[in-house]
Amino acid sequence: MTTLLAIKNLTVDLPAGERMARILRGVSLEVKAGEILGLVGESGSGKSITALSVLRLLPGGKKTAMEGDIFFKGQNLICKTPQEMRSIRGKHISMIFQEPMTSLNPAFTIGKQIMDVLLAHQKITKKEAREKALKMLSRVQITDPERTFSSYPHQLSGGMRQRVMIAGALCCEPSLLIADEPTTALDVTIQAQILRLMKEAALEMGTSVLLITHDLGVVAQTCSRVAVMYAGEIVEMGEVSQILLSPRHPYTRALLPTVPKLTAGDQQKLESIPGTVPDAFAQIQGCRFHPRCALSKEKCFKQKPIPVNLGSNRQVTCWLEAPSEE
Ligand SMILES: Nc1ncnc2c1ncn2[C@@H]1O[C@H](COP(=O)(O)OP(=O)(O)OP(=O)(O)O)[C@@H](O)[C@H]1O
Repeated sequence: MTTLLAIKNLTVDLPAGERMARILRGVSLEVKAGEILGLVGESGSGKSITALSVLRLLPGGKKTAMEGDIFFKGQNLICKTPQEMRSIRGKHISMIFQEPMTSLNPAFTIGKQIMDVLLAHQKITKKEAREKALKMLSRVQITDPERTFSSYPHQLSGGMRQRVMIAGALCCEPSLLIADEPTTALDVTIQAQILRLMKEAALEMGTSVLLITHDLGVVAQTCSRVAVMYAGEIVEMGEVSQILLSPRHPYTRALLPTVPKLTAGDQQKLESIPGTVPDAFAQIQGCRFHPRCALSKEKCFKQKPIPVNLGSNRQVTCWLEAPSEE
């Protein structure tokens, strides 16, 4: 499989009051053409900031500092001008968020909003844009596309709004869709439907997906590979089946009991990992997970671990997995 997106050694510092907070610490990951890669980790680990870096939509204005490379179809997005990025966003890379109401304009109909995306990026007539928008609405299994086309966002349920967002995000047939917690606000049954249709529509259109979630259950249902993020770093990466069946990083192992069993319904409480993700100012020597790790040894709080390649595209950043140096 060819590589569509390659983030290499990405470091991001955001202004926080008078200080700068280091949010990403050398993130490297790849999304291959036609795959769905899950990016998973607890709240505050840096998943959304990774996504916003790709779109070059980081908060913080001119003070924000970004280092590293983000290759998309071989071109480094870090070097693109704001104008070039505007033509990439929506057309080649699109994004959907947890709460569609933050992206949908309440003053315009769904149809107008999808048509506007199409007309901004494609050389087509209004009539063609209307036909395409209606086709996309039926592609995301909306049974009465005409009615939804003329509806305003507040007239739709949460699940319908998320379908509309997927239709809008995929209407220009982008190469990459970034979906940031797209189903977290929905109940469990609707969540499964939306994930399924997003996956089917994306794969059918040849769109790769970077799916951001804190939920390994969602990863299990949807993704082919997964990258596990902790405190601004990728700690483990590999095929979903490998990672879920035999996680190697103690953080991934700790996350696994948090996978909700779908049979238990939505009443099941998530277990939590003792401790919290360190804040971006925390000066932690060695591995950033060691204060919460039950297996840490002396080296873990002295030296930063380096990624270990375990073969079959699998990688883990943990001293416990490093070849013995003795
Ligand atoms: N605008 C901002 N200015 C300063 N710091 C920010 C800003 N946005 C996010 N952060 C910080 O960056 C870190 C990573 O946030 P991010 O939203 O990427 O985490 P996440 O893994 O996506 O979590 P969640 O699932 O809660 O969205 C957090 O410590 C957060 O406080």
